[in-house]
Amino acid sequence: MSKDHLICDFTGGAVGHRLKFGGGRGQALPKAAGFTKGRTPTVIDATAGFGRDAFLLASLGAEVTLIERSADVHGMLREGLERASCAGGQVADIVSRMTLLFGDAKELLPELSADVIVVDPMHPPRKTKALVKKEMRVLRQFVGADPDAEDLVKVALEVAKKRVVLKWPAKGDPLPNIKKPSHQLMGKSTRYDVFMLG
Ligand SMILES: C[S@@+](CC[C@H](N)C(=O)[O-])C[C@H]1O[C@@H](n2cnc3c(N)ncnc32)[C@H](O)[C@@H]1O
Repeated sequence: MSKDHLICDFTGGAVGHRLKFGGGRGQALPKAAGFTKGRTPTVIDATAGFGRDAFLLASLGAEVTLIERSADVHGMLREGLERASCAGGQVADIVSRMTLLFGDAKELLPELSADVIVVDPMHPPRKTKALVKKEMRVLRQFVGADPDAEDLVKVALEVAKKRVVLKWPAKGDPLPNIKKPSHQLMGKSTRYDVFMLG
């Protein structure tokens, strides 16, 4: 598969649709991250990928630092952010709150600070035959699996000021050697394990 398949588009399609009709702070991720009517936390997205989750949180007013360790994915994301910035209007305003870093979050996180750290590693292969969304299948071709997800969550738990949110398959086994989450938000195929700190 060529790099042409890796496309990051913040200006239309599914991202634009979610921006218009997505449900704002009532969506599972902002809820899990502690967004309320009067509270907008600072966020680090330690596993940036296509930047969709980070874009959603930035669209709600948060300053979001994104970390991506795959050079291919980081390049795609950088170009997507540049295009969005040039597009002007609301999308440019949103991406102005997004700062992209290149590197392994396990190493970069201890130098950073945020209220909330979101961790969304590549999910383990499904036990059912249900197909994973096309974009995640594309991403898997480039980055493979994330076997160090457990270590990343451990670092995130050391660094976050208020909470860590782990995005994981709804029926996925918990990561080994990680304490039980404070609570969970369940979606159809995804769940959010929330670890409250402090
Ligand atoms: C499932 S995708 C994230 C999708 C993202 N939440 C979105 O909304 O598009 C996981 C991404 O995290 C990256 N990643 C995994 N572990 C990482 C780490 N320790 N440091 C930096 N990036 C990491 C992978 O390279 C991959 O691009």
